[in-house]
Amino acid sequence: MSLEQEPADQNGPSSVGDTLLRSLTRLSPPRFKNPFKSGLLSLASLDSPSVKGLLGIAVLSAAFGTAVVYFLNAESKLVGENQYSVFAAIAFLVMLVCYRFCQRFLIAQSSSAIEAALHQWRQRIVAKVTKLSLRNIEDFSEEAITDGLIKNYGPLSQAIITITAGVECLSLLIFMYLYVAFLSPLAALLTGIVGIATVLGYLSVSARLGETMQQSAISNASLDRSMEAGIRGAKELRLNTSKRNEFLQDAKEASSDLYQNRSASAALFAEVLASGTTASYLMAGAVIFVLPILNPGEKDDVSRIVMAVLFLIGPIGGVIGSIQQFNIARFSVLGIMRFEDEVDVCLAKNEEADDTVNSSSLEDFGVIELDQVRYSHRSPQAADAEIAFSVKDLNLSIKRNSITFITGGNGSGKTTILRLLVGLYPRERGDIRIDDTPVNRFPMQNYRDLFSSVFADFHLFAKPYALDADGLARLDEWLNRLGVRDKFPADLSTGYDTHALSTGQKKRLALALALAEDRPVLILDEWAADQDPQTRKFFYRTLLPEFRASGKTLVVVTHDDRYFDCADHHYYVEEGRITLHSGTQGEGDTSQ
Ligand SMILES: Nc1ncnc2c1ncn2[C@@H]1O[C@H](COP(=O)(O)OP(=O)(O)OP(=O)(O)O)[C@@H](O)[C@H]1O
Repeated sequence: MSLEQEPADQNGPSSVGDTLLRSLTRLSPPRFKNPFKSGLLSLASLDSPSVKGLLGIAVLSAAFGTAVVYFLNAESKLVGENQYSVFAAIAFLVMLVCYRFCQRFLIAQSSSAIEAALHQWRQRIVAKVTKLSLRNIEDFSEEAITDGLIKNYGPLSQAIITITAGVECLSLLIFMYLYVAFLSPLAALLTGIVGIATVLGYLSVSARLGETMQQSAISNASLDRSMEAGIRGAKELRLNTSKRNEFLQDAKEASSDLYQNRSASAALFAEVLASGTTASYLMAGAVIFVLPILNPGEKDDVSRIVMAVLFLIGPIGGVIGSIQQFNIARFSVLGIMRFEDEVDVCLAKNEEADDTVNSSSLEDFGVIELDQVRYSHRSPQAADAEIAFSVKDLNLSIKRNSITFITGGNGSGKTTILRLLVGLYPRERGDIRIDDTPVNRFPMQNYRDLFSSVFADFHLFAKPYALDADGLARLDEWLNRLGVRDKFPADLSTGYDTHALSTGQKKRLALALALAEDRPVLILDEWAADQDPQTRKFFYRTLLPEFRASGKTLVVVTHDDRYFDCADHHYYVEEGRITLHSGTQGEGDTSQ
C-alpha cells in the first residue's frame, strides 16, 4: 500500500476516514474466545488525534443523552411528590439540543470523512491499475478487477452510516448502564447478567454469521456474472432454445445459492435481533419482578429504574443493527486492500530502468527495430503458468514513412507482435531499438506516445479524450471523409453514444479518433475486415497511400490478399515466427 499514496492532508477529512476504514480491518468481529481483545470496544486504541476527537464527541453525545434521561427522571420524581422544577425542564431541553447536535455532527462528520477516504482510495487504485502492463491486466481475472475497482465500494458506502450510528449507540449504552448502576447497583447487576448472557449468545453465532455473509457475497458475485452474460448474450440465447434452457438452469442454480446463503444469514441475524429485543425487555422485567424481592427497600424507585432500563432498548437495537453492516464493511475493505496489495506486487515487478531515449528525438525517428524479441503467453487455465504460446526470434524493421503489412493465419501471433511493438507487452528476450537507441523492456510513455492504434478489440470511450481544438477539428474532418459525421452531435467534445453504431461505423469512429491524435505511427489490426468492398478499396488504394504521403508510418495487420501490393514491406507470421515476405504482390485489383 506504499506506492502512489496521494499527499493527503494529515488532518483532512480523508485522513480521518482513512484511519476509520483501516480500523475496520484491525477490528475483527467479536469472537467467543476473546470478545474484549477485538470488537468495537478496541476503537479506543485508534491512534489518529482527529479520530480520537470524533470518539470524544461520541462520548460527549452519550453523556448528553444520559443527562436527558436523568432530568426526565428527576422531574418525574418531583412531579410524583407534587413539586415542579423549572431548572430540570430547561436543563432537559438544553441537554436534548446538545445531544441532537453531537449525534448529528458525529454521524455526518465520520460518514463524510469515510466517503472522502473512499474517494481517495478509488483514485489511487485506478491510477495504479492504469500503470499496470497489459500482461498484468490479463493475469488478473475480470472479476478481480471489477470487485477491486467497483463492486466493493457500494456496500461499504451503504454500511457506513449504520456503523457510525452503532458506535454512537455503543457509547450511549455504556453511559446509560452507568446511570442505571448509579440509580441501583443491584438493578445494574441484574441487567448486566442479562446483557452478558445476550453477548455470549451473540458471540456463539457471530462466526457463523460472518461465514454465511462471506458465502452470500461470493454467490452474489456469481449471480451478477450470470445476469451480465444473460444481457450480453441476448442474441445467442434467443436463437437457441436449448442454449437458453441450459443458461437458465445455471442462472437458477446461482440464484438458488444466493437465496440459501442469504436465508442462512437472515436466520442468524433474526436470532441476534430477536435476542437483542428479548434481552431489552428481560432487563426491564428483571428490575420490576426480581428487584423488589431481592431488595424491598428499592421498591419506591422501581419506576425510575425501569424508565432508565427502557432507554437502553434504543441503543441496544442500534448496536445490533450495526453489527451486520460492520461485517459487510469489513469484508469490503479487506477486498479493496487485498486488490491494491496485488496491484502493488505487480507494479513492483515492472522494473523501469533508465530510458536512454530522449523524448525530443522520438518523433523524428528513422527506424524502429525489433531484434530477436521473444514473448510468451501463459495459459490462463493452468495453475503452474505453463506457456501457451510464444512469439520467438522476432526480427522486424519499421521504417519511417512506410507501409508495413503483417499477415498470417488465425492465432499465428500477429496481434501479439503489434502489442510487443508498441510496448504493451514486456519482452522476455531481445531488443527494441529506435535509431540504434535501446528501448526499455517496459517502455517509457514517450515511446508508446509514438503510436496511435485501432486494435481488433479496440474500446471506444464515451468522449474523445486528449483532443484539443485542433484534434477535434481533425476528428470532425475524418468523420466526414469516412462518411459517418451525421451519426454524431455537432459538438464532439462533450461525447457521443456509440451503442447505435454498426460494427463498421464503430471502426470508422475508432480510425478517425486514431488519426485525430496525429501521432507518427498508425497501428491498424484488421481494420478493413468489417468494411464494405468500396470502403475496403478506398482504405487500401486511397487512404493508406495518403497517410504515408502525409508523413505517417503504417503497420497494418490484414488478411486482404488482393491488396497485399499496397505494402512497402510485408511480413508473414506462422506459429509465432515472423519472416519477411519478399516479392509478394496482390493478385491484382479486380475493382472491388
Ligand atoms: N492473454 C493471452 N493469454 C494467453 N494466450 C493468449 C493471450 N492472447 C493471445 N493468446 C494466444 O496467443 C496466440 C496468438 O494470438 P494472437 O491474438 O496474437 O493471434 P492473431 O494472429 O492476431 O490471431 P487472429 O488472426 O485470430 O486475430 C493464440 O493462440 C492465442 O490463443
